Amino acid sequence: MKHIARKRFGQNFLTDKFVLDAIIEAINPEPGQAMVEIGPGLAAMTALILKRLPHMHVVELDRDLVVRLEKAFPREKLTIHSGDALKFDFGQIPVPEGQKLRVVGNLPYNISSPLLFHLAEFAHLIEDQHFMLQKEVVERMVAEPGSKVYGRLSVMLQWRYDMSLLFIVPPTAFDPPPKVDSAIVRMIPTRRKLACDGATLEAVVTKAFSQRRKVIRNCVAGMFTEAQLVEAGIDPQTRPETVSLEQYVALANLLRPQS
Ligand SMILES: C[S@@+](CC[C@H](N)C(=O)[O-])C[C@H]1O[C@@H](n2cnc3c(N)ncnc32)[C@H](O)[C@@H]1O
Repeated sequence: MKHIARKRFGQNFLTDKFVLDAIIEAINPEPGQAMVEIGPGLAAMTALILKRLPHMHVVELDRDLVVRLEKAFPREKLTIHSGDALKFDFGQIPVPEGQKLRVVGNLPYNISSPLLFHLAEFAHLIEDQHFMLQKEVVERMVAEPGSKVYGRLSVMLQWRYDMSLLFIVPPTAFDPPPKVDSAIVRMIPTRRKLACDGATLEAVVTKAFSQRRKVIRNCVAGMFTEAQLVEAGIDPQTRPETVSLEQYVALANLLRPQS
């Protein structure tokens, strides 16, 4: 029986074979690697990955899809975690000695930001992440200072990951087609992470970008003096979207120095 796509679960199923092949080429799964897919849906990507790997894990919220997956794949090939990826403990997935987990998914767009922040808690256990997301979200993730779309998401994710937009995918690649373009992003936890307290950085960046049109001195008034901005290498008259990750980290370290 045909599965009716559920809007509330962000279900847009990938059907374009060319796009699917391009994604699998980009991920390049190799035997022996530990892989988890978030939201396998009707298993379009899963089936292709399992041509290259003897086994993988998936996390799926829709119980009807879980039943389909159980029927379609033997347990030796697919371990199905039925539940919400936003609450899933990615640390529970066994990984071979000396390796880290690879994470992939055509993500439900309605939960993409909270899911990225949830996964960030497990960044130390993760080798890399390849996701299909709304193109506009990926553009915000990889944006550089000075760009109109550079903001909280850019700073917080660039602090943790090296990221690149690999390619854009049109709505016609899906059934049903979404209203927006999508893009594939590669995220690799950075090995040169700047030392700083994450919660403090988040508080600073949230305040800085709360009024994008104002100059940084006014945005962070009450949190930092003008002299502290200068100490962090920031022109108090500049706008929050021109301040670099390194400068936001310097500000966070003024509030909560790292030993
Ligand atoms: C955009 S569809 C992608 C389906 C499939 N991977 C594909 O490419 O055709 C998103 C998938 O994520 C599942 N999903 C939605 N919310 C979820 C959540 N919180 N945790 C885990 N899976 C979720 C949906 O049921 C659906 O299967």
